[in-house]
Amino acid sequence: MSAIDSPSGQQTKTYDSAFMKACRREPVPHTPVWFMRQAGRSLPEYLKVREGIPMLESCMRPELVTEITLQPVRRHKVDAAIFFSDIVVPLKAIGIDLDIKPGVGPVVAEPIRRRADLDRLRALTPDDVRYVTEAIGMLTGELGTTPLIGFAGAPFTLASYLVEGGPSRNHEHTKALMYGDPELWADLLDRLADITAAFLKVQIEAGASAIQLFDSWVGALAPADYRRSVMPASAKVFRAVEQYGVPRIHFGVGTGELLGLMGEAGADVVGVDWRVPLDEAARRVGPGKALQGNLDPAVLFSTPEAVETKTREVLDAAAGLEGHIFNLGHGVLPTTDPDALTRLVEYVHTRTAR
Ligand SMILES: Cc1c2[nH]c(c1CCC(=O)O)Cc1[nH]c(c(CCC(=O)O)c1C)Cc1[nH]c(c(CCC(=O)O)c1C)Cc1[nH]c(c(C)c1CCC(=O)O)C2
Repeated sequence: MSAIDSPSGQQTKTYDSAFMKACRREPVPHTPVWFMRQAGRSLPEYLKVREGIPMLESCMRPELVTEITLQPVRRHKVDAAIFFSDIVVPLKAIGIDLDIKPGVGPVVAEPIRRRADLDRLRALTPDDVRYVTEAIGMLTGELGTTPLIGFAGAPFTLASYLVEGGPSRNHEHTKALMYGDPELWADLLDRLADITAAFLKVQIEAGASAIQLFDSWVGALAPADYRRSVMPASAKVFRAVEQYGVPRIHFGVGTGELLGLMGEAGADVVGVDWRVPLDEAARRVGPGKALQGNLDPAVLFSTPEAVETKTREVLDAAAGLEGHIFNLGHGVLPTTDPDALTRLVEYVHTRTAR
C-alpha cells in the first residue's frame, strides 16, 4: 500500500489538510491556495535576511532556508509551503560550475554540448545535499499540519540551462542537439532524470508531503517532439517517486498544447498557466487528475476589484473539477505588493468555504 493510502511520518500529520485532499481529489473545506515563488523578493522580510548572501549560498544554510520557507506561510496563511531552493541546486551539488546571477538566472560556465561533457553529470547522492535533509527536518517540525512541497527542475528545463549556458528565449542550442543528435540528447535527459529523481527522493524521505516537477520552458516544444524527446525522461522521474505515494504535480509555462501529455507522463496534479481556462484544461488533461492554477500573476498589479473579478473567473472555471488547487499561472513577480497576495488568499478561502 502506498503512503497516499497508508500515510506515515510527516505525511500522516499533513494527510487531512485541504491541500492534500485536493491533490487526492477528495472534498475540501475550502479551495487550498499556495503561490509559486511565494518566498522571495516580493517580501521585505526576505530581502532583509538575504542581504549580502548570494542566492546559491542561501540555499545551503538550513536555518536560513527554514526561515525563508516559513515567511510566506506566516504572512499570507497559504495552505502549503514550498521548499526554498532552486532547480540548479542539485547540479551545483554534483560539481557543475554554475551561478545564479541576480536579475538574470542560472549561468553555466561550460555548456554541455558534446558526448564527453556527459561525464560531468555524475549521480547525486544524499550526502551531496545534506543541507536539504537538515533544512526539511527543521521545517517539518515548525510546519505542523501544513504540507511542505518539495520540487525539482524537469530534465528538459535543466538541459536547456546546461546546453544554452544560461537563460534563453529560443532554446536554439538545446533544439539543435535534440534534433541533430537524438542519441546524445536521450542520454543527457536520462542522466538528468536520475539526478532529479534522486533530489526529489531526498526531499520526500526528509518529510516533504508532495512534490512539484517544474518543466518551466517545455512549452517551447510541439506535442510530437515532447512525446518523443522529453516525455520518457519526465515519466522516469515520476515513476521513480511513485513508491512513496506522495502527490506529484507537473507544471510548465505555455503548455496549453501539452497538458494531456504532461498528465500522461505520470502526474497526479497538472499545473496550468493563465492562457487556458481551467474547464478547458480539464478536458485536455482528462479524468483522474487534479488541476493547479491559474491566475495571471500580472493581474495582482491591478485594482483590488479587478483582482477579485479575475479570481472569480478562475474559481468559476474550476467549479466542476475533480480537484483544484488555486495558484498563479506562473511565479509571483518580484515587485508584487505582498498585501495583494494576502488579500487573495483570504478571498479564495472565503469565497470557496463549504
Ligand atoms: C526556471 C526556474 C529557476 N528556478 C526555479 C525555476 C522554476 C520555476 C519557474 O518557472 O519560475 C524554481 C525556484 N527558484 C526558487 C524557488 C523557491 C521557492 C518558491 O517558489 O517560493 C523555486 C521553486 C528560488 C529563487 N530562484 C531565484 C530567485 C531570485 C534570486 C534572489 O532572490 O536573489 C529565487 C527567490 C533565481 C532564479 N532561478 C531561476 C531563475 C529564472 C531565477 C530568477 C533570476 C532573477 O530574476 O534574479 C531558475
